[in-house]
Amino acid sequence: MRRKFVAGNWKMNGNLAALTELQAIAAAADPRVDVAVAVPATLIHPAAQRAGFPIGAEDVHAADSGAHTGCVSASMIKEAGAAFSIVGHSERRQGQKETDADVKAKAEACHRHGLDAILCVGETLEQREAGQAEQVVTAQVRASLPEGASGDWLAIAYEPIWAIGTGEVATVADVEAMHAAIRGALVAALGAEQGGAIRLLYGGSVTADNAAGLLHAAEVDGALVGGASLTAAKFAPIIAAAIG
Ligand SMILES: O=C(CO)COP(=O)(O)O
Repeated sequence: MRRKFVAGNWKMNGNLAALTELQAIAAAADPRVDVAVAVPATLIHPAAQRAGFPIGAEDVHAADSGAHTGCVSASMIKEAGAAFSIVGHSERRQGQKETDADVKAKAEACHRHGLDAILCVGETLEQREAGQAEQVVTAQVRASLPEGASGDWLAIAYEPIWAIGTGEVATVADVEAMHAAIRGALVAALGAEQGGAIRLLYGGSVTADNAAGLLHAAEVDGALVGGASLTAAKFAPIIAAAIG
């Protein structure tokens, strides 16, 4: 039985003052749900000291160290107090031209340094309208799946790009169909036991209003929440929706 997992992604938002929200989120946490929040790199250390639940990064560099000005390695993220990192978010795949191979290497860097990883995949609106969504996303899963992939440290977040920050949420039926396809790809790659143990999160305009339906859909083990993770008032009801 996979435990529900509700993760926040603050993206390039937040500051020291906003960390009080993490304490309020901690107060809403429930032993039946795993809760985690990824924050900007500068906030990891103070957030990890205050949150009382796992804090993560939003990206890591694939290399352990070296001449990569402006980048941060998985070991640095770990030392700052992070427990996990997001890798392969579509905002980085698009904005920083990250490829599946880059994402795979970043997930492997996380694992090398004892960080869990949330690996993101998702299709564009054009790809969905062309009937290619499942093909595109399962190809991303296969090509970005790290060596040693296991439910002990890896989760996959399906985030349709057209649903991110738009208020346009995917239907439960579309999410179930995509998660079933991703599960199939994982089982084919890793076998039934390992492939069946990796948690699948949905992300894209998740709010308190739509969370219950999404979080209890078939093959949905949790959510990756952007805008609605920035305040406890919006995030706590999503955590509550994951229970029961
Ligand atoms: O990109 C997301 C989480 O990683 C989703 O963002 P929103 O919840 O703001 O749509």
